[in-house]
Amino acid sequence: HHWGYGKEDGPSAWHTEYPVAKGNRQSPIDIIPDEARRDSSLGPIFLKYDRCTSLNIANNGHSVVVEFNDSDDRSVIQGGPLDNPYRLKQFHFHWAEKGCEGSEHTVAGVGYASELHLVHWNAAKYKTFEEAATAPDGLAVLGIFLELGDDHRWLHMITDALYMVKFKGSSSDFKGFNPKCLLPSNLHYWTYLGSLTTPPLHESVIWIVLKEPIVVSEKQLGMFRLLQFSGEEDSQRMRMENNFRPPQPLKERLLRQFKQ
Ligand SMILES: C[C@@H](NC(=O)c1ccc(Cl)c(S(N)(=O)=O)c1)c1ccccc1O
Ligand SMILES: [Zn+2]
Repeated sequence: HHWGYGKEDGPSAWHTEYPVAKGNRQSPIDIIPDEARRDSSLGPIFLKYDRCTSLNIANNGHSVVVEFNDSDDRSVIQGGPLDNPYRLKQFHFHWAEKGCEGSEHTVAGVGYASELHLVHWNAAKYKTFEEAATAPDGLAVLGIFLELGDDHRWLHMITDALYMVKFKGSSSDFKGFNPKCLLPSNLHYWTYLGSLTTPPLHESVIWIVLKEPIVVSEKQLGMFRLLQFSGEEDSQRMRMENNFRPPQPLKERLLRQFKQ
């Protein structure tokens, strides 16, 4: 019996198999801008995705994920709250069903249509992603909100490939994609210490959530809902939607920000 996003196996049930779900640094959170503290020690973040190292696109039964070659520091995030470069491992999305709010973080109680997560790991300190994923400073995730409006000029490169990974367990080559094209113009951010938002919910993530959303169209976002949670042979079809965890208690954590 695996975890999911349904009534029986969804976020409110995860604590039974993953007790850390009720921990002190769980993600996502509701970001309250007025409570975010400026910190002079916080500088800008730098994203070096130039020589793109994308490998494949896959349906892992929970989301659609684009994986990267992380054998060296070609694609990294650095600066901001980070003490050293963190290597890009994968990115994936979270979304809802038509018309609802599908982001994981919310801003003053308001959600966005979707949220993109670029997952990086601290290869300077840990030997593997798996080891880093269980360390308190092991992962750094760049969160980018998606809001509805005009077509995003580059997102079609991903939505055009979704038909190849409709079912759980499918994957396909996806070379030469540079995620720099998915960034907003402004890299001002909020940052706090949190966790994976999916099981195993390890409390190993330094979250960096960009303030400026990117704009995608309802048509483009609708393409994600063609994906299935289920495998090709599974008797009942399960449309992949509402794969987001709701905000968790902030508890004793400090939320910091870089710039207005
Ligand atoms: C759904 C997928 N989760 C991740 O890959 C994932 C990994 C790291 C982070 Cl930091 C995040 S997140 N959402 O916090 O950015 C999500 C998953 C989880 C467990 C087993 C298989 C599997 O495919
Ligand atoms: Zn995620």
